[in-house]
Amino acid sequence: MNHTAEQVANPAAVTAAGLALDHVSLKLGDGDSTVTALDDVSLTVPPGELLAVVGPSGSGKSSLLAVAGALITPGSGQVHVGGVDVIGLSSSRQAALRRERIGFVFQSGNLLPALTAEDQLRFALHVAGVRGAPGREPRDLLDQVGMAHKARRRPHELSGGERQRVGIARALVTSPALLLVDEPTAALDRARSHEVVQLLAAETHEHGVATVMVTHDHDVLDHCDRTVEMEDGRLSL
Ligand SMILES: Nc1ncnc2c1ncn2[C@@H]1O[C@H](COP(=O)(O)OP(=O)(O)OP(=O)(O)O)[C@@H](O)[C@H]1O
Repeated sequence: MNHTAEQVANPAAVTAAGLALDHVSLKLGDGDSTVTALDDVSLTVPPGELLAVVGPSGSGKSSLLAVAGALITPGSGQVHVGGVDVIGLSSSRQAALRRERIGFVFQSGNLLPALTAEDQLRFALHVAGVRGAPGREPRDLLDQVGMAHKARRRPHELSGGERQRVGIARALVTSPALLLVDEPTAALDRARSHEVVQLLAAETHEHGVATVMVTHDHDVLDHCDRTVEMEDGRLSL
């Protein structure tokens, strides 16, 4: 997906939806051990784009996800999610934004051990306070990710790839504007890795989600619309 020169130069032009980071810097640690985790990062991810973020260990990829997910407030710069100015929000409003507008997918699926696949999704809807629209129907969504037949299974009864599918469905059930995905294929074999990233691409495109996926897995980049690289806290577009 291409952007006009104006959109690249001025992320505010496309903040109506998706993700926009504008000149974001973040320092971590204190005293002598301060590290510049993000160094003047500007990035726009429009709805319907799957963006891959690659780069060496310690380059700032997790920091980028944490700032985009309203988990850490940067020292300077602007962050917009779904058109909302994240930095201007109180911490309780940031928490509501995370529950309602942002989906998180982690390496291991991070499912709750006691809940069935279907209840993972129902619980996420409950926590977000979404009743009916704009949330998605859990059964339909499990069907779309190929897990309807295992809707009543608990995580320990599922394979790694199946858990990852349920984790993706759970992240999407609230119809988020932004999906943040951290190393989704780290625990999967090659075939399952392709399936999971293909699924992420399909959901991103069909439901107009802005998706940012951090990965070390260069095999799956072909499924992504765009790849950016981080190095020493800086982003090369
Ligand atoms: N809580 C912290 N306090 C101080 N420095 C930190 C903290 N968390 C991360 N850092 C440093 O910030 C920089 C960016 O770290 P970050 O975790 O964002 O990198 P990463 O690209 O996600 O790495 P990896 O691929 O290993 O997960 C690194 O130099 C790291 O050591």
